[in-house]
Amino acid sequence: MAVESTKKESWVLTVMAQTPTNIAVIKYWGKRDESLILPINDSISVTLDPSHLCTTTTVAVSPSFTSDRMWLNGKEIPLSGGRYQNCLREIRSRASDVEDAEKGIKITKKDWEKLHLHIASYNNFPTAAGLASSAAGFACLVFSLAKLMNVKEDNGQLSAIARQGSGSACRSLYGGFVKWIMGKDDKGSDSIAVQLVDENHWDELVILIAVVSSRQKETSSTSGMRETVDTSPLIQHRAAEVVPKRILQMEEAIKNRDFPTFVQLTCSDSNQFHAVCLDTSPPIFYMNDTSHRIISCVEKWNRSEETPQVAYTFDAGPNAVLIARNRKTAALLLQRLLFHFPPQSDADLNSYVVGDKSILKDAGIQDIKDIEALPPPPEIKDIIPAQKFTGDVSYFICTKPGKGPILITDEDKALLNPETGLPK
Ligand SMILES: Nc1ncnc2c1ncn2[C@@H]1O[C@H](COP(=O)(O)OP(=O)(O)OP(=O)(O)O)[C@@H](O)[C@H]1O
Ligand SMILES: C[C@@](O)(CCOP(=O)(O)OP(=O)(O)O)CC(=O)O
Repeated sequence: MAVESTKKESWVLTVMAQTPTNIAVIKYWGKRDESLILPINDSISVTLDPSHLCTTTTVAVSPSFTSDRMWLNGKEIPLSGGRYQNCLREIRSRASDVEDAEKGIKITKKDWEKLHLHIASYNNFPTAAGLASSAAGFACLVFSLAKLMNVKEDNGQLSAIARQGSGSACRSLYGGFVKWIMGKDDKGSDSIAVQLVDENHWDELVILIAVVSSRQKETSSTSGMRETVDTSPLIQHRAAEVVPKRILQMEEAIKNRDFPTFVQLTCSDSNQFHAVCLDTSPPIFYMNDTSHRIISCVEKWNRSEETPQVAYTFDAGPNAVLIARNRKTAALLLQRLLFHFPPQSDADLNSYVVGDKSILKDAGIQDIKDIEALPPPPEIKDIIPAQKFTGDVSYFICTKPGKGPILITDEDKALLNPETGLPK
């Protein structure tokens, strides 16, 4: 081993990072290259606050490691899959010299080809449940390895590597609102994410996620979009005609904090994404009755007001992501949602609304009894009896637009033991 160290062969070098998840407001659905993960249209997302939803990853290198290994949420998983291999290869090829004088470690660019890695990652929210764990996960993998290996590329170039782990992951390299430019190059060099505005630009927005089901879904995004591209005539029209115009309008709406236009575009694009899923043969159903009821609730409210109050969007699953114009509307939204979707009688309010729980106080809810006492929303007062669907929502997450990846220096939080490089 060409690695120089005073404590020869015994050292472990680690880096830890935290990366947010993101939700698309103009959806990515369909690839033009399956292995490089190149999309058929641009997409735009909002990054979610990592204090509520994030991935934390510790990566380690040591001459004592005999193979690349990874642990996800405490369980060892194989790294043999093409997507992990593509990310590892791309990152390794960009590694630079690393020197840690304090620990007496010197790794040259060439050493990285032979050195093995240990990776431990933890999602603080359900994995593979339609909450974009793959987005936060691959972004964090690439970001933390890039820091460990002293990769000089900027986050835009790193996004092109994260993209090869999972398309939507490229957008998690930035905070705020982010555009994934589809690019033209066959090799994907220009298929990268760019930040449109940072998380402070539109910081009034409040995001409520209704977790409708945390079970693993039937059709993965990867196979679902492949089937759509192969069989749906509508997807061609969407990619060529609809999305390019919406991208321009959405960029303007975000720049100008134009909430009514933002709502109209976000809801229409979510609905069109689910329409192309229905247009797939055989059809793919990601939303369920609860998702449809949430859409109706929001549509009725928006239509009863002078201007729209809330946008909804659904990814490849039944969970609703609801974006309210400010805290006041978010509190009114939560009242409506809790009225229609109260928890089971034995539920604990503390685990029914998670994330930024202070929204409960704004909504005037201190305990479960306050939910029972909620009056029907005024816009449905003529519908008797008002419909309630107890237990159909598992829980709610209250969050907001958030920042991009960060390094974590607190060694106590590391997921790998700094002496052995094995999970703590
Ligand atoms: N922290 C992580 N680090 C690395 N890979 C991860 C991490 N979390 C999830 N993944 C990968 O992503 C896969 C889950 O992706 P999948 O697309 O099925 O679900 P999801 O991303 O949670 O949902 P969706 O993409 O529909 O929003 C996992 O099986 C794993 O391979
Ligand atoms: C509906 C979506 O969430 C689809 C995300 O698909 P993935 O990024 O999970 O798919 P792969 O690139 O095959 O890994 C819309 C979006 O995030 O833009």
